[in-house]
Amino acid sequence: MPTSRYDALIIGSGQAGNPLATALSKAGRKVAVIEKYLLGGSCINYGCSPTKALLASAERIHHITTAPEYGIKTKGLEIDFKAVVGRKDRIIEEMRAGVEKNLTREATNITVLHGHATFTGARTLRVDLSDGSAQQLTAPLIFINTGTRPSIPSIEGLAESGFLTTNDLLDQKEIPEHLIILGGGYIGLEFSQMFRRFGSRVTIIETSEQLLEREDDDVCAAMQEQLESDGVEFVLGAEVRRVSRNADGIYTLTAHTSTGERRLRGSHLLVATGREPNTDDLGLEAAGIKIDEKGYILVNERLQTNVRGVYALGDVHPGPQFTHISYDDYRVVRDSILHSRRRSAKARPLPYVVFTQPQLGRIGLSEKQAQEEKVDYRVAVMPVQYVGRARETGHTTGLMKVLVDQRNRLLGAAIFCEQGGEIMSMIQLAMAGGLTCDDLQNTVFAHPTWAEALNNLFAKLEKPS
Ligand SMILES: Cc1cc2nc3c(=O)[nH]c(=O)nc-3n(C[C@H](O)[C@H](O)[C@H](O)COP(=O)(O)OP(=O)(O)OC[C@H]3O[C@@H](n4cnc5c(N)ncnc54)[C@H](O)[C@@H]3O)c2cc1C
Ligand SMILES: NC(=O)c1ccc[n+]([C@@H]2O[C@H](COP(=O)([O-])OP(=O)(O)OC[C@H]3O[C@@H](n4cnc5c(N)ncnc54)[C@H](O)[C@@H]3O)[C@@H](O)[C@H]2O)c1
Repeated sequence: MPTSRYDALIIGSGQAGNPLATALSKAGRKVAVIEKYLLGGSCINYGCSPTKALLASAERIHHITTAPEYGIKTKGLEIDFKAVVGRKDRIIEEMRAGVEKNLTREATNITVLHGHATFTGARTLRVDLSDGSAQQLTAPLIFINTGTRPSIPSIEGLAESGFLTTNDLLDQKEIPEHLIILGGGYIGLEFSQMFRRFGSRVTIIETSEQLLEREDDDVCAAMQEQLESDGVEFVLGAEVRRVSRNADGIYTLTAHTSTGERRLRGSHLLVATGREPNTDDLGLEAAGIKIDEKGYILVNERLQTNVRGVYALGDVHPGPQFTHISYDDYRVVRDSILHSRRRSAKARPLPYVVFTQPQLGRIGLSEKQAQEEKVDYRVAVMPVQYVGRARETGHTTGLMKVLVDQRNRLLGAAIFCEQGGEIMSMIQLAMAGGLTCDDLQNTVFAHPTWAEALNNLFAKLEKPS
């Protein structure tokens, strides 16, 4: 098999690989991007964008069903689910076309190969192309950006019964009658509210005693309360031991809980119990690349693997799995390779948002983390109903919680309110700029904005009890 030579090979068209290909190509490097499925990876095709597009339709339904509270009478509501899915498809097709344009028509030095890449040595890849042919490629730099896939728990009868992953549910043609969701993490929560608002009965089964285990108890309780008021049912602290499906397609899940065995029936089953890395079929052994016990690729703060010239970016290395983190991995590698600038992937802020309504925006330390790390902190919690904007717009559910240190510097925040992600981002900027809570308390924000809440939020700063 002939070998094609490049300056850099990028495996996976993910959130780091795509901008990296463009940057390297603009710097005159000859690059090949190898993608086995869809350009744009999971975020665009079956992750962030499709879920947020569907959530926007679900939120629109909520606006209509709550319209009478605002003095507006509506005459019935009909969901054209095909059109809902069609809208989502159009959005992601446009996004994917944008990625394709950047990688092909706009770039002269990039070759896109549609196929599966495997290492055959430390500097060589074999690509099994989708047309059935194969190629051998070599380069001094190889970037692995192969992402993750759903991790499926080993439960008696689960594989035989069949189940949905988020990829399947995003392309569902009909609204499930009763959707059971295994896992109360980010995916479970976002999909639960989405399908509840589309009209499904929704039950979340979660092994932990609380949702979003890493978050503070009061924040999780507020999230659960909100979703329960939407009509989502929860079975927490439950271990599903058996799954079966009858001839009519109805699932029965047998779960062990602290109050005894429970049987739950539903028409559809979504498994959202976390992710596992796409590394098992990469031939990493041929290159001698080290992985951890879960298969994630081990990297240093500059995202270098133990093999010289080979980097791993995005969800495929251990750490938080978010698009903005994968994108920042691109910056780390770009600066190191193209600008000889040191940039660390370890010491960076970690903002994230759960896109339920209201949103949960998080940055910095939670109270739980502050206690674990024995940080001397003060905390302020303000129910959202105290905020003028909340009352005016009718979005009074939620809370704002911030932690500050003894010098009034901001340590972290959990903002659970309408546009919570945007308010959290303001706090993130304040943290980055070294502002104290006094600065925010004394800043003149326009009235009546959500941001104005930052004037009052710190009034009740207290030492933890
Ligand atoms: C339902 C859902 C919702 C999400 N929502 C959000 C959100 O709101 N905000 C957020 O920040 N994050 C969200 N995420 C997480 C986010 O999608 C990922 O963190 C992000 O896409 C980073 O991915 P990546 O760059 O590591 O690679 P990916 O985007 O996963 O791309 C990896 C690519 O590699 C390809 N590939 C794998 N193996 C090979 C191989 N051997 N050869 C060739 N190609 C290969 C795959 O086909 C894939 O296209 C969500 C995830 C899911 C599943
Ligand atoms: N808004 C966002 O930023 C967003 C949205 C969706 C996904 N994501 C990313 O995707 C990743 C994957 O999301 P996820 O929700 O699948 O994972 P997750 O790790 O966030 O949550 C998985 C949940 O499933 C539970 N669980 C595990 N095994 C179980 C079992 N057998 N039965 C019942 N519950 C079980 C876990 O306790 C956990 O609460 C996240 O880590 C996140 O980084 C981000």
